[in-house]
Parts: sequence; C-alpha cells; structure tokens
Amino acid sequence: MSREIRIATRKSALALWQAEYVKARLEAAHPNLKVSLVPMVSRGDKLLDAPLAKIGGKGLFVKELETALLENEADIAVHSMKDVPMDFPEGLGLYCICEREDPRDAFVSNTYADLDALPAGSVVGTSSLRRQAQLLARRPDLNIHFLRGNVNTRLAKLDAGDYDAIILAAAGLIRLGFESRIAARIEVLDSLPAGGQGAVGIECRTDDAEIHQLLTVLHDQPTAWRVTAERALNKHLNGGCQVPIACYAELEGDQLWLRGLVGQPDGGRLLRAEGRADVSEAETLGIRVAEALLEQGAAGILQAVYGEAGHP
Ligand SMILES: NCc1[nH]cc(CCC(=O)O)c1CC(=O)O
Repeated sequence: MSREIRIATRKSALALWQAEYVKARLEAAHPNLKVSLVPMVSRGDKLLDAPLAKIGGKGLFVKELETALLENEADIAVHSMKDVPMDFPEGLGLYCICEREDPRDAFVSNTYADLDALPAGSVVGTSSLRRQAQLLARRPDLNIHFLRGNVNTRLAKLDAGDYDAIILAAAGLIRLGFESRIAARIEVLDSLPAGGQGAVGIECRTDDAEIHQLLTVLHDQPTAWRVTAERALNKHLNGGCQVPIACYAELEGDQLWLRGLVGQPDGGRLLRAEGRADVSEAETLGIRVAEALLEQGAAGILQAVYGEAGHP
C-alpha cells in the first residue's frame, strides 16, 4: 500500500499526543503506510465569519481541523470525543473510536489526598459547570474558581499556589505522563463524566473508503457503543460545550447502562436519570434518558445557564 495518511492536529500537548498515538498504531498495523502530522496554525481570520462564530468555544478548534479535511490538506483529524460537536459538516464523519482511557475526573492537589480531606472554604479550580455542580452538591462550602488553559497550564497554576486543588480529566493526565499528579480518582457516582470523556475519535471524509478500511484496526466497538449513547443524550439536550450535563455509559454483557445528569451550577439541584438497553439501541437509549431528565425539569436549568452565557 503506497498511500499516505496526513493527520490534522492542533498543537496542544494533548492533541499532539493523540495524533502521535494514532500515527504509531497505524504504522504498526500497516507497515508500508506513510503517516505524517499536519499541525494547524491559528486561523483566527476564518473564525470571524458568522456560521463559525456561532459554534463557539471548543467547536472552533474542531472546525479548523475540519476545514483542512474538506480542503484536502489532511486526511484525518484526531479528536477528544468530549470536545466533538454532535453534527458533522457535509462530507465528513466519524469513522473510528479508539478504546477508552480512564473516563473519570481526577482530583489533583499538592496538599490534600482527596475531596473529603479539603478543609471548609478551600479553593478548587475548574471551568466546567458539570464538575462545579457536582462538587458543590457534595461540598457546598467549597469556593470554585475558574481555571482555564491546557493541561500543563492548569497544573502550573496549581503549583503556583492559586488553588488548593483542581479537577481534570484523568485521561489527559495519564496520556501526558502526569498520572503521578492524580491524588485521587473521583468515582463516577460522585462526578459523572462528560459524554465521550477519555475516548479519542477519528474524523475523515465520507467518501474515502480506503482510509475507513485502514482505520478499522483502531476501532473499539464497546467504546463506540458507549460513546454513541452518551452523544445521543447530549444531542437531545442540545448540549454545547459549556453546559452542566454529564453522562456515562457502561457495558453489562451486551446491555448498555447509561446514566445522565443535569445540574444547577450552584449544586442546589442535580437531576439524575438512567436506563438500560441492548447495544443496538444505543441512540434510542440516549434519547430516552435525556427525555427522563427533561421530564424532571432539565430544560429550565439549561435555559438559565444559556441565558447567563448569552446564548439565544
Ligand atoms: N476540555 C478539554 C479536554 N478535552 C479532553 C480532555 C481530557 C482527555 C479526554 O477526556 O479525552 C480535556 C482536559 C480536561 O477536561 O481535563
């Protein structure tokens, strides 16, 4: 096989790690395949036109990679599934989901062993409303402070003494070699993860059958079923990037068990719902659990959050 695969990637440490991981696995499986990385420079100008600007936040970074695929500057884009919007542009789709890393949130602190060890009034860093809602529901005394930036930046801010603890996805820390920084993994019961957390997905052109075939060695069907159910829930709740929605699917034999949560950002109310279905019904299950959340009043909570964030 003489084909070359060009991987479009952002330049953050985590994005590069994920791209290198896919490159290494593709090369191992297909010895004659040439795989290269195409690191994307910022295209701030392109972000200003209306349709892109509407997508916002994380969606913008994905968009940049998608443009490279559509313009045939690259062949595949590697994403953290939790950052991938629900719908794809015409001509592109998700053709591979790799085996999931630890999906849990991680408690990271230089002083305290876990959440319960934090003294009253401690400062915890996270910019995720999902994490904030669940933290405050359990520990209303904590002070949640905004924490932005990539994984390295966030760890540096913790080390500078700005926070007593921070919450990050375990997966990102493990991939970047920072597993030893995890003081405690927070069980999913206490911090239900974001849909797709810990899973890496590969997007490519719909009509590129040769690439689809080459990618099959990286596909992990159990992860794909789980992430499909989670994304269906997010989609049904219209979950964008800054919303207090959590969901997590596990496999019990050939049954999917999906748990979903919508939380008031101040932790005052956490709505929970769950359901089980055959793996072939992953999407229906996601919609069903989302409906159960809506019946409890999820729309009101989400509407209040969108209002504050300035969304329509
Ligand atoms: N929001 C950014 C982001 N996107 C994916 C991960 C971690 C790795 C993953 O979930 O696959 C992170 C960092 C974090 O939330 O701590």
